[in-house]
Amino acid sequence: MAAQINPSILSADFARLADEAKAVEGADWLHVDVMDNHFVPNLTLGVPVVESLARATGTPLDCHLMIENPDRWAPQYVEAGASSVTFHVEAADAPVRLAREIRAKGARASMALRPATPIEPYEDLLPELDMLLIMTVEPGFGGQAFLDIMLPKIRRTRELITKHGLQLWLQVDGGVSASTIERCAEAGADVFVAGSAVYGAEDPAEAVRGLRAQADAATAKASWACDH
Ligand SMILES: O=C(CO)[C@@H](O)[C@H](O)COP(=O)(O)O
Ligand SMILES: [Co+2]
Repeated sequence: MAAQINPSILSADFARLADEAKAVEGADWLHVDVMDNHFVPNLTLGVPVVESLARATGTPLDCHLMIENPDRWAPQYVEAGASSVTFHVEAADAPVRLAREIRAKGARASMALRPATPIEPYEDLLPELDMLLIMTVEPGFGGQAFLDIMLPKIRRTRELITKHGLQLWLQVDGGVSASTIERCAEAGADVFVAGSAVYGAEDPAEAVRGLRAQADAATAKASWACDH
């Protein structure tokens, strides 16, 4: 699979969301960070804005819920038009039930891990998911520095995906840029969220193409991708 680049609308101008979504047409997904000021110390947008964005763009929406009680709210984001919904395992009461509900409603189900949350306790849950998100910054804000210490977790997760023969996508989010994306791809990521690296660029669509080319080149050389 070619590397997928998901620009994060968090780094866009919130007064011009429809135009900002159009500025990255050609991206694989549009990443929408939902923050509730409880799970993380920041507040962004909710269901009505996702509904409007879904109408405004043909790019599928990848909703990253950084909220308490995702068991209650995540299904509403599917109804609002999200094609992929990510909940944080640290916040979910019943991650398996929630993943099944998201899938049953017709979206891809994805689970996120904060930097301090290990993957190993969740190995048995992986077949229930369409994507796993490894945070490469503490969630809450765009523009933070990439945490290199997450690379071993990306590698170990890729090994688990290979071991179980899963089709699961492995997403990284936080500090992904031209200077860090190759390390992420080499370690095993195949879906890349980029906020400031895309919306901070003079030409966001060109930034998406550049990141994708870098990730594809690094993946082609990576041992995890050559093995199968
Ligand atoms: O979920 C988050 C932050 O919590 C991200 O999606 C950020 O929006 C990524 O922004 P950059 O680190 O790429 O600037
Ligand atoms: Co995010």
